[in-house]
Amino acid sequence: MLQARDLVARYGETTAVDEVSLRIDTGEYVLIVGPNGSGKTTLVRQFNGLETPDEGEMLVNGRPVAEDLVAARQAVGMVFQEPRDAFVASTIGADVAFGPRNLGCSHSEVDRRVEESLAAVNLAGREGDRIDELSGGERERVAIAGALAMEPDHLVLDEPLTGLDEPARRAVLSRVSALHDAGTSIIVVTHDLRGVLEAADRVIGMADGQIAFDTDAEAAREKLAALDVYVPPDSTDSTDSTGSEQSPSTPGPENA
Ligand SMILES: Nc1ncnc2c1ncn2[C@@H]1O[C@H](COP(=O)(O)OP(=O)(O)OP(=O)(O)O)[C@@H](O)[C@H]1O
Repeated sequence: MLQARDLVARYGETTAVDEVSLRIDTGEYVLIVGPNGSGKTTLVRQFNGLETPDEGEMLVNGRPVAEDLVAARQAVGMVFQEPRDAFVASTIGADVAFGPRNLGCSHSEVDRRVEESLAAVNLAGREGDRIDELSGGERERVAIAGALAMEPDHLVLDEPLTGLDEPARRAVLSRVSALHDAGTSIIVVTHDLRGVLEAADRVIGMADGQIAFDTDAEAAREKLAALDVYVPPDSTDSTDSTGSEQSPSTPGPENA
């Protein structure tokens, strides 16, 4: 369980998170939306102590993050967009293996996790590739695989899909849904609702550092469809088994 109690986070004069209280139960799939600068990233960085609150408290699985940062980091996996500095090894395999090895997993368990995580991001068999020779989208996928390999209780994805091509995006979302089915909480921060709004149980909207709404996803889907900013996927329109491009379920900003 993730619980924020009256969290306040400031950068100088800017209050990025303004007295937010929130509880996400283990196993929920939560989408966090809101305009640029509304405090989404600052809020989720509190979830595993990447940033400490100026006021209030963050608890992970009932325990204050400040009391046991290591436990919080193990319980809450986090992936950000453009994780340039997030790598600890020079090759894909060594980087993804680092986390589970640090957790004390056996060799065979590390190998299993690396293999499964790389397959989940369409990088199967690429263990030996050098990270500094990868494209931005490939690096993003390595970062996601690293978080998946930790098999955290709660997985936070902050705009991690933006730079991915459609097959990779769908592979990641499919693995994320499988983790959700297996009991992992999923928290996705995104402006791109495709494939995420359909999967989510709950949608939290942020504005000016505060929670503007917190609703079940079905109600959000209905509301957004009524506003013509969301088109529910049509089975006749869905992707075929060859993985060809699927038409977006949300119009781009130019159409919104
Ligand atoms: N490192 C920082 N230093 C100073 N101000 C910051 C910093 N990070 C965020 N802010 C400010 O805090 C506020 C909230 O930013 P935050 O990145 O959390 O919002 P966001 O909703 O995630 O935005 P986006 O959708 O653009 O990622 C903004 O006013 C932003 O300018």
